Amino acid sequence: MTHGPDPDLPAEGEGPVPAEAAPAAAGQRCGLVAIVGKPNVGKSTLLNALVGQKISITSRKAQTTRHRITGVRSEGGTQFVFVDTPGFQTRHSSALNRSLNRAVTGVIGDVDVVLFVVEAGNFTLGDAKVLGLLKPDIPAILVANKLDLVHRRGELAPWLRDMQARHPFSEFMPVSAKNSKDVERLLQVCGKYLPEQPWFYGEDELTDKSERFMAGEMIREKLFRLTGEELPYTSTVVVEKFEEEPSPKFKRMVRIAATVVVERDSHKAMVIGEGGEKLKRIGTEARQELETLFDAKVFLQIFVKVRSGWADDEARVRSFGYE
Ligand SMILES: Nc1nc2c(ncn2[C@@H]2O[C@H](COP(=O)(O)OP(=O)(O)OP(=O)(O)O)[C@@H](O)[C@H]2O)c(=O)[nH]1
Repeated sequence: MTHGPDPDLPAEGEGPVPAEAAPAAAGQRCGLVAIVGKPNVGKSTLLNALVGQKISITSRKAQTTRHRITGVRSEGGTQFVFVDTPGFQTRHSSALNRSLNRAVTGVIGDVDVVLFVVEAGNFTLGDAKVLGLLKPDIPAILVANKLDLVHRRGELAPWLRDMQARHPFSEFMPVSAKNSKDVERLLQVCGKYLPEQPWFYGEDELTDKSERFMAGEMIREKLFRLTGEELPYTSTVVVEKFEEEPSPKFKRMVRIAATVVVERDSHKAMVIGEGGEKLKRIGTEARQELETLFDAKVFLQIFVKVRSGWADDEARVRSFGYE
């Protein structure tokens, strides 16, 4: 199977350096790895650990991963191109969820190996629905995550046998995404399934998402972290402006304007907080991290808008870039 970098993603001047940049040394391996699983099983945590740097967004709140995120890890002769997918939605079927499900199905059919993530010892209807999407001809590794939460390891044996009966998994890997030894072991195993072919990306590239995209993700992470469990996951962040400006004072200066779109006035109040205190904190924390990430002075403005029922509006979902 041969793959190139996704032709849809990079816009002019902000995408990955094309594959030609990497020397095609003999014995190089490279391939696509999809990380799938129901919401909250630890896909983003695992992706971050596998890539070795924070590029995906994790949150205690389920269903925050809406975008397909590709991380790249080059280790020894092998380059892993990771594809994270949105949590597979089963409970609601609004336009937003249909769009998310299409993204998951598309990703799974076109990779070299799938990491099917579940919580060790558990298997629910939500897991079964994601498992049902796996293609029989693509190797799948069962990643039994959150092993640290399993106190009686002996009880895992019958569970593993049960999982074996459910799908012809190529490997069984009980791990904790928070344990670096486990993560390295998983990486090794995963490498065996990648074909011998030249690397797709230059050695230092970690992500093929643009800085504009990263800005939106960062604001979204702060939004969910600082508002806690109260804010519905249908709230989203749209980056309206992302401009680099010349500055006599700073070597790089970036001006960003973003809008947090919520469904109700009460959600707007939650985001703004008393006397604007919550929104200010979201802005400050996001700005500080973006300055480090971009190595630039960042000016960040965040607005909050109420757009009732947007999750049910197919056209609007597309205009926010979730297709
Ligand atoms: N104890 C423990 N917690 C973990 C482990 N891996 C992830 N978590 C926690 O599980 C929660 C969900 O992790 P995420 O990585 O956001 O899960 P996800 O599958 O990407 O979730 P969605 O974005 O909703 O699809 C977070 O609170 C993580 O800290 C693990 O190995 N052990």
